This record gives sequence, C-alpha cells and structure tokens, in this order.
Amino acid sequence: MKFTKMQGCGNDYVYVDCTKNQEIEIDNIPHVARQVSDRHYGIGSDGLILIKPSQKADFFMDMYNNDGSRGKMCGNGIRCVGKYVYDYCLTDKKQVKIETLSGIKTLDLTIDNGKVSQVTVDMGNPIFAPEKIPVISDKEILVNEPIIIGGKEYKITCLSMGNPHAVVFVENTDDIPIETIGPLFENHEMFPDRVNTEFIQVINRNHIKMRVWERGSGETLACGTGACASVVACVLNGLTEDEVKVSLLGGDLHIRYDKDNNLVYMTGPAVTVFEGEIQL
Ligand SMILES: N[C@H](CCC[C@H](N)C(=O)O)C(=O)O
Repeated sequence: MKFTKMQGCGNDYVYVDCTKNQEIEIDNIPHVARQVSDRHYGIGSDGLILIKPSQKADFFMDMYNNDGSRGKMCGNGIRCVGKYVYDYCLTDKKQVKIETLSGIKTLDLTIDNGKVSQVTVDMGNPIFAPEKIPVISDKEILVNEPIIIGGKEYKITCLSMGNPHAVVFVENTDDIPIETIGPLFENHEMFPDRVNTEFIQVINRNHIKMRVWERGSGETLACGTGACASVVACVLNGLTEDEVKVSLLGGDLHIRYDKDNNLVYMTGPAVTVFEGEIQL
C-alpha cells in the first residue's frame, strides 16, 4: 500500500490516496490503522487518514485514531488533506470542500512556490447540547462544571467540534500528570463515546498553552478540533478575546471564534514528511 506521511503541528498521520485504484476493505481498516500507527513495528503515526471520492464535496476524509477507532473530524488532518489534494494535482482549486462524518468543511489553501504551506478551515459550529456532544448530564450546557478525576476535582467545559471535547483550565500545563488523568477523562462514564480532553493554561487574552489527551490516540503534539474547542471554552468563560494563538507541544494554531454566527476558523500549517510503501 502506497502512503504519504504528513503532519500538522506534529499531529502526524499516514495518508492513503483512495481516489483511484487503492482501497482498503472496510472491515480491515481499524486493523490497518493500528498496524501502520505502531511507532516500532509500523510506520509510526497518530492514526490513518483515507482520502476518498465524495458525492457531496470535492473529497471525503475518512479518519482513524491509532487504536483503530474511527474519528468523525480531525482538524490537523483536514489541513493536510487540503495540502495533499492540491500538491498531488487531484485538484487545482484554492478553495476545496472536504466531506467528513461531521459534515462538509471549507478549506482555503495558501500556496507558496506551487505547494500548500498553510490552510484556513471553516470548522463550523461548536455544539453545546449535552446529548449532541455526547455527555451524560441534566444540564443545558456544561461550563466550568466540577468532575472528580483520580480523587481530585477539576472543572470542565464540554462541547463538540464534530467530535467530543472536555476543556480543563489548569495553572501550568507542564505540571499535569497527563498519562494518569488523560485515560480517566477519556473513559469517564459521563462520556458514552469517550472524549478528547484539553488542558489549558491562559497566558493572556490572546494566547493560551494547550496539551491534549486524545480519544483513541493518547497524548498528541497537537489537536486541531481541540484547539478550536479550547478557544470557544475560553470565550465562554470570559478568559480570552475571540482571536487566540494556541501554543501546542508541536506548534501554534490561530483560532478565531465568530461568536455572533457561532462559527470557528482555524489556521495552521500542513507538512509532507515522506512517501512510502508498506506490505500489509
Ligand atoms: N482523536 C479525535 C480525532 C482526531 C482529532 C485531532 N487529531 C484533531 O486534529 O482534531 C477523536 O477521536 O475525536
């Protein structure tokens, strides 16, 4: 199987062009995702992303975490899909529409020397209704709600960016035992589909630091949907302006929350690392 390794702020995936002759038998995809993601016995990645034809948009992004679970949306991943389809001449459009399991997203591609260098994505509407995140709660919205994790109380703000997020504000992102509490958040009973958890340190009203424990992938160097969810949570809690630089372990993303229209825009890099072929 031919693949291209790409990364957005260090959130790296194996990309497979399934728009022509290559395809993976659907029941086998979770196994392939686990196999190629293994950083010792495989290629090494946070997961697998298949670029497929679409009836509703220019292309379809089918994304899998490194545990083989299927993700409904991936912010860093969709920027790299935009780069792939332009750089490999699958399209000559500078604005492309990508179908995801969480709807169609519009990407604006920035071209430098004939290749995509950065992408702005209209990430759509953050969703706050608990049953749509999903999170089990009798509240209308979960803003700064207490939760006990590992015997300690944290406050969470929950929303969906097409995938579920719990945003936690901390004093210092360097001090959190993420390997211990990450899985406890991810698998907490109030999240029936599990959850992506972002740990946020507010630097100032236009800058935050973020670490993330991703559902199905563990700690990653960046999470695009998580960065969007975090800025929305910051605005809801009155902690930042609506345009914020998010500094992640793997790089920076620029997020703008258009609160009046309830739309989030993400701008960030997309990088091709290498191409290869793997015997499955
Ligand atoms: N782990 C996520 C999918 C990947 C999201 C992240 N890598 C991003 O850039 O948004 C989930 O299962 O919902």
